[in-house]
Amino acid sequence: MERVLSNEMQGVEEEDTLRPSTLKEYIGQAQLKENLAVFIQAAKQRNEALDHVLLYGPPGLGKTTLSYILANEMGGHIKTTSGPSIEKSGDLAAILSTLEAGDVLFIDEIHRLPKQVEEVLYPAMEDYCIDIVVGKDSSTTRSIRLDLPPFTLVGATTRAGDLTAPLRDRFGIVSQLEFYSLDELQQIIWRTSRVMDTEIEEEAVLEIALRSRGTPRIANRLFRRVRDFAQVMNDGIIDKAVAAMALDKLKVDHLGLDNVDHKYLKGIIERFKGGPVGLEALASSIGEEAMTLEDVYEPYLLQIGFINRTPRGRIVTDKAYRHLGYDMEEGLFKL
Ligand SMILES: Nc1ncnc2c1ncn2[C@@H]1O[C@H](COP(=O)(O)OP(=O)(O)OP(=O)(O)O)[C@@H](O)[C@H]1O
Ligand SMILES: [Mg+2]
Repeated sequence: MERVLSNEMQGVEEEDTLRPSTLKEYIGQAQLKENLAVFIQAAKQRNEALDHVLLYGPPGLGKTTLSYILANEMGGHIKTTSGPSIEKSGDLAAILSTLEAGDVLFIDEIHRLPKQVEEVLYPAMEDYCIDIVVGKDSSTTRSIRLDLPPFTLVGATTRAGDLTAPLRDRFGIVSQLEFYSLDELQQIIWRTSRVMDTEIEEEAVLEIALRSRGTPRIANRLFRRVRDFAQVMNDGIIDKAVAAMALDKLKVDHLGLDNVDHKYLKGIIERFKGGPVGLEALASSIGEEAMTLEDVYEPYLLQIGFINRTPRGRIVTDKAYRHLGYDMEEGLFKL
């Protein structure tokens, strides 16, 4: 089965066509949008680059999309890269030297920047300059200062806690992206159906939104799969019945939980008596990576109140027991 939550770069081109390009078109994140609109207008009036922006939150909530929008609204270009792909400080210097005034440098997964690269970034962010060390041996090495045009660094991360304090402190704007409401997800699905020129009924929009885990990327992915079923079985029209049937076949339940969520919850319930259990112990017992569980799965389970994090580990709540069909009177025993 295709993992609904997988965070791979597949389907990226199609994702690009779905990206809204202005703040106005960007749905949801109202507070964040309102603030950014002010910061953008102020920076433009002063003829300065927008201050550096750190966006954090679970995958698929629109961090990359927002960084493109920031570049667009500022009238600059965007250069994109990611923490793990910049191995040496020279790689970063090469990218920085291509920037023009007002450009956005987008660094995805910024928490994974190597330490020595990060140190080159500090003066670049603070003073728009970098010091490059040239020369092969100690007698000829010297440092050359390179001035940079005013630019905006937009960093994205799923783990703000993993950022070093000096890096974090150099962002003037630090924003968390939130899960989307049902209403916002419905708007996103309507928009996607228009962009993809597909007929969809209102109830089907709701059905997909309900199972999207508050996440636009998942809403769009589910939409595409439902559209496939509708095309083959329903003359291309997405109604409630075809949507529900397709979503069931994809093994996404009524709250948008997939097989990994189920494995996670059942693992805690059946192997650890409902918890508390440490993340590592749970991960190895169900054969998943601890980091993936923490970054991709847990945020939503926390959001809907299915798990709690305690100092002694994760615990499953009554709500989750009920959703999975466990009988609470009987404690751990299934109906
Ligand atoms: N506010 C929004 N309005 C409409 N569509 C959105 C919005 N946010 C995201 N999307 C859509 O969701 C998809 C995923 O968004 P994006 O790639 O920006 O997520 P991300 O936060 O960068 O995720 P990751 O952390 O996995 O890189 C894109 O196809 C985009 O079109
Ligand atoms: Mg992204």
